[in-house]
Amino acid sequence: MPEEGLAEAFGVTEAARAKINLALHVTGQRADGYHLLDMLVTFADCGDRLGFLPAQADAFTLSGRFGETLAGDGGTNLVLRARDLLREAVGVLAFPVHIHLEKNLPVASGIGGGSADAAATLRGLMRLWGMSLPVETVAGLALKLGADVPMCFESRPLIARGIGEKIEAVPDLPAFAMVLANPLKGVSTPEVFRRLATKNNPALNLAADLAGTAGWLAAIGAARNDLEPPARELVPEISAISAMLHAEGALLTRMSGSGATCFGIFSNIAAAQQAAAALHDARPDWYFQATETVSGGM
Ligand SMILES: C[C@@](CO)(OP(=O)(O)O)[C@H](O)COP(=O)(O)OP(=O)(O)OC[C@H]1O[C@@H](n2ccc(N)nc2=O)[C@H](O)[C@@H]1O
Ligand SMILES: Nc1ncnc2c1ncn2[C@@H]1O[C@H](COP(=O)(O)OP(=O)(O)O)[C@@H](O)[C@H]1O
Repeated sequence: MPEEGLAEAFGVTEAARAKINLALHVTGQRADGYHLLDMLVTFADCGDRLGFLPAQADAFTLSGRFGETLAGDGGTNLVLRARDLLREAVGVLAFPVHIHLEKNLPVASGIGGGSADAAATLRGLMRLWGMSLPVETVAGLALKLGADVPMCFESRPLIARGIGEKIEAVPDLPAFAMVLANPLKGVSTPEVFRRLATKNNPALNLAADLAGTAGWLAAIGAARNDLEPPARELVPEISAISAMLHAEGALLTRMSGSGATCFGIFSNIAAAQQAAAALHDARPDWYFQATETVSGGM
């Protein structure tokens, strides 16, 4: 991801990559209400950026297209929650820090911006404060911040089960050229889960020997996002945006997470960029971003 100025000003920088749920099957529900999921997840070469700098007192600043959206959220930003949780775990080593968040991803959009920011804060502050914690300790802190935070901490292709905390790397997943598309209508994740008609859907069953982009595309195409029907009820623009991606030549389109962001997979990055430009011309008030996802081999 391009550094865009943060690198010079802040000694430690971290990328918070957009999370893409290539498939999301809801397979059950726990006694505490959280849903059991089977997810195939990858990460995009675009997202938010964070900078970390030692300071006299803690500070938090925002920039980027969607920075304003989060400006009035007091102490509730996931970046600050991650900072405070990590500080509690490490004690005196945790000197004051100025954190800057360049907010490029739309908020409440199913691509895990807040979760990726929280995960990047854990990574960045461990570097700034010069510490390494046991993997299980970091995983525990991440999960306290949200179900998606452990996988955003990994930021590489993976299958996640449980509520998102049981993670298995997928080293064979290829990179994809994509357009991310969002009508800039925030979606409430709990509301989408509440509207699910069926909680016990068939599990995600991927063949063990999937190979090449065509093989993976066919397997992803046969999978689902079970949250897409209830999200489409809440935000009818999801159907329109999905149709627009198809019309621009996407090989496969699907909604990510609880929406409303949809992704379209294209044959190459030039085709994705061309489609994003055409879509932007049609709806300059919406969000369209061409990107490549990371491959399992990275
Ligand atoms: C749906 C997913 C798929 O990746 O992504 P997003 O749409 O948020 O990007 C995630 O599971 C979202 O994870 P995250 O956004 O971290 O969720 P949390 O803050 O832990 O939970 C928010 C709320 O969503 C519901 N929730 C979340 C995760 C889960 N496995 N079951 C649930 O029922 C619960 O109502 C919970 O109170
Ligand atoms: N750094 C952050 N970025 C985005 N949203 C945040 C952040 N901190 C707190 N939030 C809150 O978390 C909620 C979910 O946001 P987000 O992570 O963008 O959703 P999603 O996982 O659906 O993409 C929003 O309602 C927002 O107000």
